Amino acid sequence: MEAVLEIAGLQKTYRSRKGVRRALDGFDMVVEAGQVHGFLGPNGSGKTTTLRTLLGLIRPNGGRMAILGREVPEHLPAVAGQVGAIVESPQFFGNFTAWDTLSLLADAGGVRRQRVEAVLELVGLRDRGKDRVRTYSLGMKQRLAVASALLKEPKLLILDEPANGLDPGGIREMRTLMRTLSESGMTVLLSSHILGEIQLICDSVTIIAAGKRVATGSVADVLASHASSSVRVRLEPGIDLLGAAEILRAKGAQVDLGTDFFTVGNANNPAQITRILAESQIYVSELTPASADLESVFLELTGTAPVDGQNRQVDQVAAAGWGQ
Ligand SMILES: Nc1ncnc2c1ncn2[C@@H]1O[C@H](COP(=O)(O)OP(=O)(O)OP(=O)(O)O)[C@@H](O)[C@H]1O
Repeated sequence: MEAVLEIAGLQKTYRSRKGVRRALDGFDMVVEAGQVHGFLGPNGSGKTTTLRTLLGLIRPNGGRMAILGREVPEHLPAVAGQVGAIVESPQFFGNFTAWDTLSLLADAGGVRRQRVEAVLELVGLRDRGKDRVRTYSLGMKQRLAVASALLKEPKLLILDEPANGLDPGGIREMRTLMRTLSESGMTVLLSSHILGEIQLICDSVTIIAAGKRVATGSVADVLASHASSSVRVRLEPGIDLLGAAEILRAKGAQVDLGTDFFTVGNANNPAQITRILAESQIYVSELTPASADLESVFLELTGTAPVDGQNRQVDQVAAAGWGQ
């Protein structure tokens, strides 16, 4: 398959009065043609930095990037016409209508005016296209942003959090839109925190944590490769679940409490669970592999699963191994 986007060993360091912050630390990503590719990572992990670097908005400190086979930022002018992007919410003039806004952008970009009608229809704004943007809801502004990125019929569409502010119906429509675009041959790179959506929409994913890639592949492969590391534990009736969970957490396990069971997220060696609990005279009655969803895989890989009684700080990534 042809790669529409390739990033290898990307480095970005921000310098400020307070010191140096390494936002990207040798980050890699490949997006194949025709895919809807999810780009996932916790707050502050480097997603926006990656996208801004890719679009030539900030300068990397090292590594290489190519879009549609051309090295960027050197050849960005040659490929820019084939890339549509929304990175950070774009600002629109409140007194303009969506139609005015898109017509202006179409004229500036040498795009046919008929395309304005077509993109308004695509994003579901046809009937509100002649209203002023200041009367729009957050979700409607988001749809307008997507419309503006679609104007030039890009080969690669990059969307940073496109479902931000959309209602459930809007999220579902965005999902259908992504599918339609992908079926028309467009490649879509989608950053989102709505992991259920990513699991439904995307063919493949890249997960970033602390500026490094921690997983990549088809959604099915990423789920399958982590399916065995999460287990569901039931204890003998009457045993204090919370107390048992605390004992495991004290050994570094990621434990999520259910009603009459708990799930251990990073259980690479399930025998450890029975051994640690048995040492406290707590006996396991059932231990089964939990079917992984993208959210639990994400929490495990990025070390960001919530821990009761702790307020996780951004940049705080938990250690992957435990119980040693
Ligand atoms: N202009 C800047 N100056 C200094 N540090 C920055 C700057 N921009 C980003 N950073 C830092 O770089 C790291 C990565 O930030 P980035 O915005 O790329 O994360 P993100 O994955 O997009 O997060 P989010 O999900 O919250 O949008 C963070 O620690 C952030 O504070």
